[in-house]
Amino acid sequence: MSAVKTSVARVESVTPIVWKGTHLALLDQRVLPGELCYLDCRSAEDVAAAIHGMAVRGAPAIGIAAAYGLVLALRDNAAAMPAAVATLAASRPTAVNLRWALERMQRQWEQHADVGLLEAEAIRIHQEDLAQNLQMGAFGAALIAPGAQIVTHCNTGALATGGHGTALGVIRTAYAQGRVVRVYNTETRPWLQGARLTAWELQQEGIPAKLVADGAVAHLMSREKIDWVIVGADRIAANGDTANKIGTYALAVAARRHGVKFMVVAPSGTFDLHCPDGAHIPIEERAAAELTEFRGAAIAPAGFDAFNPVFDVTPAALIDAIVCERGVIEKPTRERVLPVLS
Ligand SMILES: CSC[C@H]1O[C@H](OP(=O)(O)O)[C@H](O)[C@@H]1O
Repeated sequence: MSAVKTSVARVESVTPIVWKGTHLALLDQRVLPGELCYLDCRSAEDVAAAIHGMAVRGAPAIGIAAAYGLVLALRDNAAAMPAAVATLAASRPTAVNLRWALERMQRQWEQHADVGLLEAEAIRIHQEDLAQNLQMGAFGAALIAPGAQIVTHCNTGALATGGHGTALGVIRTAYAQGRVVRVYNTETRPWLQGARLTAWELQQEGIPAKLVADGAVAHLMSREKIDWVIVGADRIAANGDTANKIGTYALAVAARRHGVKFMVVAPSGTFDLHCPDGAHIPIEERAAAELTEFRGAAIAPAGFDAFNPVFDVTPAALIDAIVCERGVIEKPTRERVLPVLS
């Protein structure tokens, strides 16, 4: 894997995932917004390292990158599918889009065993994601009455997907329709996807926004009229329980306390109907150093331990609507999820 750095450009001209035919160029999101650096991935191992290392992140983006990772593997070795799937599947455990994309690519290979058709399937997954996000943007924006103030968490925009975004895609569409007055986006410790990535996307689009500390949102809700909390998802169980970036559950509790509506936005590839409820969703825990240090500089005393789960589960009972490209599921339950997603 090699790195290619250029000057920082407007987000519209920046695509986080670029299939070059000979290799995959991934925008290194660890150094945004200060640097624009693409990592050239030439194997499934390179792509898996970029996913695990958070160079590429966001549930849909992870699935798209993994699909191209399989093309890189099979192009070099027609017998590489099992090992390449295992390497990519192990890169991060929570976002089910990764498994969904790998399984779709495996089905393609079982049917045709043709690298050209496998490449075309990866490109379709990428293009379909953008189309799904635009559809979800329309569905979600229609739920937002004009004059809305919105809280959003983590990064769910063009940087986390095939374009436009999921939750941030709804915000983009709603703003374009004149429905959004202001966005409050959380910092999203410890990787600061909100402070670094969502703030950059919102600024590039000229959407009025203010950054808030993760711990400040309940206070904000007690002082300001917030209409919606709108978030993405990494895995949605059959009953609507939703795994998303750590801190989402606390936002849902605060939202319910303050009469703020709670929307989850995710494509159908984020639903795991084999998973009956949130208790069965694997929650990724990452290194203590991601909390006790910042960019290599110590924050906590040397040797201090940390508990660093990077996702949590919001019970369906705290969710007012789940928006996917097939429609809106109001007050999600198993009985309401299955007819839409099966
Ligand atoms: C549309 S992105 C979905 C989801 O992915 C993010 O997690 P990470 O940045 O760790 O990959 C976050 O949970 C987003 O809501």
